[in-house]
Amino acid sequence: MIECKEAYKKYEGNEAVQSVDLLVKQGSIYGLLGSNGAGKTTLLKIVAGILKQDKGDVLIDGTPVFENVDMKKKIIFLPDTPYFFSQYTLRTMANFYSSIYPDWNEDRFQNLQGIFEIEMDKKLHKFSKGMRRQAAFWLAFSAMPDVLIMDEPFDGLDPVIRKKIKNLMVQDVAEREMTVLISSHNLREVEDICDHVGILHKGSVLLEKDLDDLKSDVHKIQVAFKNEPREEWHQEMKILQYERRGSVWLCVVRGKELEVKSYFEKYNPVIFDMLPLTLEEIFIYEMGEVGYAIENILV
Ligand SMILES: Nc1ncnc2c1ncn2[C@@H]1O[C@H](COP(=O)(O)OP(=O)(O)OP(=O)(O)O)[C@@H](O)[C@H]1O
Repeated sequence: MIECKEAYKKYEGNEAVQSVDLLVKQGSIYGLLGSNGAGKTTLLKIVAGILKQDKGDVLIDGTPVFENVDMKKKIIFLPDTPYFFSQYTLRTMANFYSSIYPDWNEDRFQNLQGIFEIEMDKKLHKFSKGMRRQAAFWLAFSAMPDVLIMDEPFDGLDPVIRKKIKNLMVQDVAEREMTVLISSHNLREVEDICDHVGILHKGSVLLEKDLDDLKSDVHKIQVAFKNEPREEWHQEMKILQYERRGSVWLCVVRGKELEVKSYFEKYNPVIFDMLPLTLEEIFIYEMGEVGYAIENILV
C-alpha cells in the first residue's frame, strides 16, 4: 500500500507538489493524471524514494521509503526515459538486476522472450526508444516487485506491445497483488487498466475516484414529457448539465440509478432512456463542476 500524507515538495520557489494525500491500496492500479507540469513526475519520484519530500509523510506498507534500502528492493520505478549502463546488453542488465532484487525470477525472464522479442545480447543503447522501453518492462516484470511505479510508461510503444504489457501488469496485480502507480497525461491510455484515478493540477489533487463508483454515479438521461413540468424541475436533482433538443431533454445527472429513475418517473415521461457515459464524459462533467478544464488529459 502506498500512502502520501500532506506530501509537499518545492524546487527553488516552485511548489511542485502541495500537500498531496494519496492512497493506493495493495493490489490496486492507480492512474495519476495531469497536464504538463502538474507535478506527476515529482510525486512519483517521492513515492519511489528518489526525491525526499520537504514536508509530509510518504509510506509504503507503513514504512518511509527515502533511503530505505530494504524497501527499495521491493519497488521498481520506470522513469519516462529508461536508463541503462552504456555498454550493457539485456542479459548483463538482467544479471545486475538479479543481484539487487531478491525476488528476481530467472524463469520468468527467460519466458518473457516470447512477449518482447528483443535480442538479449545486443547493446541496449543500440535499441530504438520503444525497444528500450520494452527492455525496461521486461526487467521490471522479471524482478517481481511488490510496487511498480511508472512515469508515462506507454509513450513510444506500439499498440500490440502496449496491450501485452497491460495484460502482464493486470496478471501480476491479480495473481500476486502487485500495487501499481502510473502517471499519464492521457485518460484513454490508462482507463482500461486502472481501478482508481486521481487528477493532479498545479501540484494538488483535484479529484480522486474509484472508477466503478464514478461510472455508477453519473448517468446520461434522455427524457420527454407529455405535460412539460414547471421550469425548475431540473433544479431539484443533482443535474450536472442539461440541454433541450425540441421536446427532448438531454441531461447528465449524478445519483444512484434507482434514485434517478424514480425522480424522473414522478413527472410521467413519455420517453425515458438512461444512456452510458464514457469515462471521458464523466470527467468533463465532474471537472466542469469544480471549475477546471481538463481537455489536455483527454486528448
Ligand atoms: N529539477 C527541477 N528543478 C526545478 N523545478 C523543477 C524540477 N523538476 C520539475 N520542476 C518543476 O516542478 C513542476 C512539476 O514538474 P513535474 O516534472 O513533476 O511535472 P509533470 O506533471 O511530471 O509534467 P510532465 O507531464 O510535463 O512531465 C514544474 O513546474 C517543473 O517546472
